[in-house]
Order: sequence, then structure tokens, then C-alpha cells
Amino acid sequence: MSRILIVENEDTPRQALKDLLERQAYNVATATSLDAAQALAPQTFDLVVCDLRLVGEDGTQMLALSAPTPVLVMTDHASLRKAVVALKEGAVDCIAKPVDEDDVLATVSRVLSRPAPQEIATPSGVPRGMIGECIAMQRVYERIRKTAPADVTVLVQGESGTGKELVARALHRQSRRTKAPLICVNCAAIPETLIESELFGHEKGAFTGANSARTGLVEAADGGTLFLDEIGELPLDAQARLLRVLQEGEIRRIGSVETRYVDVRLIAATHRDLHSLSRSGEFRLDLYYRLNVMQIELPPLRERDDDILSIAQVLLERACTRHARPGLRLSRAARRDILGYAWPGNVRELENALERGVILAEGHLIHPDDLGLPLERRQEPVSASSEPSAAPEEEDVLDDDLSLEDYFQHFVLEHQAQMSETELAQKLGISRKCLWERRQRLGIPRKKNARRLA
Ligand SMILES: Nc1ncnc2c1ncn2[C@@H]1O[C@H](COP(=O)(O)OP(=O)(O)OP(=O)(O)O)[C@@H](O)[C@H]1O
Repeated sequence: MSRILIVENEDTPRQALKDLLERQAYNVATATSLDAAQALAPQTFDLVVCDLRLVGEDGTQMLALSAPTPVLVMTDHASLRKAVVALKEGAVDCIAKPVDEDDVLATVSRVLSRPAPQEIATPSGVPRGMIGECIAMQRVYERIRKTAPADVTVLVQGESGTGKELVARALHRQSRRTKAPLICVNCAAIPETLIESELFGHEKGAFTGANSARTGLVEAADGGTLFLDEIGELPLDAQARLLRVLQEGEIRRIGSVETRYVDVRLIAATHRDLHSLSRSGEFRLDLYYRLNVMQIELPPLRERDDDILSIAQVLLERACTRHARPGLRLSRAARRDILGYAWPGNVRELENALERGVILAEGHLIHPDDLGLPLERRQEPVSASSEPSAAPEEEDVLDDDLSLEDYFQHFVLEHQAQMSETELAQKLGISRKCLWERRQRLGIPRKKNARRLA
């Protein structure tokens, strides 16, 4: 089932379009402003339909916020000029308001039936919505590409905020089930007493409060994919029922004697070690083996040295668009803080820090105070004495002229005569291997007379 986001500030047309699309079995979410749309992560939808005339806002901004998701714009006569601009900037199509139902359905169906360009055409194979090209992430993308069509159960492991749900979405989109539903459930977010009936459904009167029969989420995913996040939190009874789904495709609603059959691909995610949970009896070993057919391991952000600043840059640009603060940049000290911090909350935490930075920045640069990172660091920051000496105003000027790669190059050239490779890597907050790779990429060979200690 394709997911569509409607961005429209007027209640009546928004609701009418939602009803129309839902009658065609699309999974529809709505937003009344750019901010509200942004909060729903538009880049994870299959299509965004956006009115160009949002109150006090420019609907064309939705193009940048949603990329690479296709955006279909709606326009009336008064905003025809804007529609032309939107089409030039990459909108997939334009529909006239008031909308003609057949016209909308035909256009939506045509756009959705086109292959997702980024999914297939990106040379590096980076799935839609994901950023980062370090070696560990390239392995992840390759795993996704190979595993998605195989229709096997997948266990995605990684710390919180490393992108496990993005991986599940990419697996679903690249699988033969892409037109069927993807149902995402966070097992940790549903109270233990409700989780079985939420997942497997119940009959009327099965328990106090069950006033009517209800279909469970596993059944709702029939033909498609079920993503169970934080599966380590699933109670043992629910684990037993899930095992039957995996072994026999069988499902029985709570309070029912009737067995139903479902065809569901399971993707499970956890930040916990399921094997050791099974040793302590908290997780069924047989379920663990059933889940562990294929694993995808996401690296924590602090181990993605090569990626941190480029991810920060993309997320910063998105935050700038969201808050209408174009052109904001990270100061040299802010970049140093980002490289030196341990990021226990991973990409989600980085996203939030940058959002804070964009909101709080007063000039055209975001400084460490604006990011507000906690004090614990994984490495010593580049000390003031080893920084290229520059007065604050000069630093700003310097920052304006330096891209992130420039900064790296500048720092290495300035300090390599006095520092060993290990010291340089430490000061930059990256590994020696990463330093070596960047030297190769940027063509900054090691100086023969540089210190070669350690
Ligand atoms: N590689 C990535 N590229 C771009 N954005 C990312 C990446 N990884 C994570 N994010 C962003 O970080 C946030 C968290 O991602 P996601 O929900 O997929 O993580 P998770 O591992 O499932 O987290 P949790 O375990 O806490 O549910 C989202 O806003 C997502 O868009």
C-alpha cells in the first residue's frame, strides 16, 4: 500500500482528497503546514501532494523538504505562475483546483507506478531517505539490495536513532511486496497488556473492554511487510503467537477458535542482544533462530567518521529550509564539537542538535553554544593552541570561505609538520584509517619530513 502525504491548509479539500485516496486503499497522512509536514518525515512517503498556496507559506518549499519523494502540486488559477516554477524545480506533475476526482486518481496512480528513481538509479545505491556513504553504510546498502528481493525474515540491529526503520522501509520498497502494506509497530510503545490484541486482533467480548471484534496488525500486513521495532520487548506469550505466524503463517485472534492464514514478511529490529536475552529466558531461542535468517547491522554514528560532517551538512540544509534560514553554516568550532562528540542518540540526536542550532543561531554561523551538545566527548577537542590561530572575526571570515573538505585540508596542511598521523587523526576526531582515506581522496599525500611517531 503506497503512503501519501497531503499538505493542504484548507479543511474541506484536505479531507475530501484524503477520503478519495483512502477509498483506493492508499495509506494517507495529512498536514496543514510545512512544519507539520516536516514533522512527518515527508522523504519517507511514496508521494507528497501539496497545495502551492499554503497560508503564509510557499508550497514550492515542499520540494526540497520531501526530496527524493516525488511531489505533486495542486494549484488554482491564482497560483499558475508558482506551478510553473514548481514544475521547473522538479514537481512531478500539477493538478488543477478544485480537483477532478478521476484526474487526481489517474495522476496519483501514474506517478506511483513509476520506479522510484533514487532506489534504482543512485550509483552508490543509497536507499531513499538515507544519507551517508562510509564503508560500513555501503555494506548496509548492499545488504539491503541483496536481501530485499529474497523475501526472508530480516533482523536489523543497531543503537537507537541509527536508522533501523529507514532500513525496514527500504527493504519493503525494494521487495516484491512494495505495493502491499508496510505496517510498522514499536513493541516498546504498546502496553504489555494490549500488545497481543493489537498484533493478533480479538473477537468481541474476548476480554473486558473488547466491545467489538478487531483485526490485528499482523493481519493488516497480509501480503506485505510487518516491521516490529524493539522486538526484544515483546512478552513471551506474544512471542509464541508470532512464532506460529512465522512457522505456519497461522494466526488466531484472541478469544477465537478460528485459525486464519496470512502471508507476511517480518522485519524485526532491536538495540538489544537477543541471543543473550534468550539465554536468560526473556526471549524464545526458537524465535531468535527464526528471526536471525539475515542480519543487517547499523553502525553507531560515532563510528561513521567519514560520514558525520557530510550527514550534518545535509541535515543542516534540511533544517535551514524548514526554518527559512537559508545559507546558515557551521562554525569551525561547531564542526569540531560535532566530530568530537560521542552521539549516543546517533543520527536522531544530530538532527535535533542541528535543528536547535538553526533556531538559535544569530548570525550566519552556527556556534557550539547554539548546538548545545553535552560536555561528554569521545575525544579531546582540538585544543585552542593547536587550532590555526585566528581572531574570532577572522575565524568567521575563514569559515565563510571554507567548505568542510576545505577545513580538513586546511587543518592537515597546517599541522602535519608538527603532528604525527595519530595526533592529527585524534585532533580531527577521526580514525587513522579515515585520515589516510581522506588524504587519498583529497590528494594530500603525507610529507616525507612529517613526524612519523605512533
Ligand atoms: N542514515 C541516515 N540517513 C538519514 N537520516 C537518518 C539516518 N539514520 C537515521 N536517520 C534519521 O534519524 C531518525 C531516526 O531514524 P530511525 O527511526 O530509522 O532510527 P531507529 O534506529 O529505528 O531508532 P529507534 O530504535 O529509536 O526507533 C529519523 O529522523 C531518520 O530519518
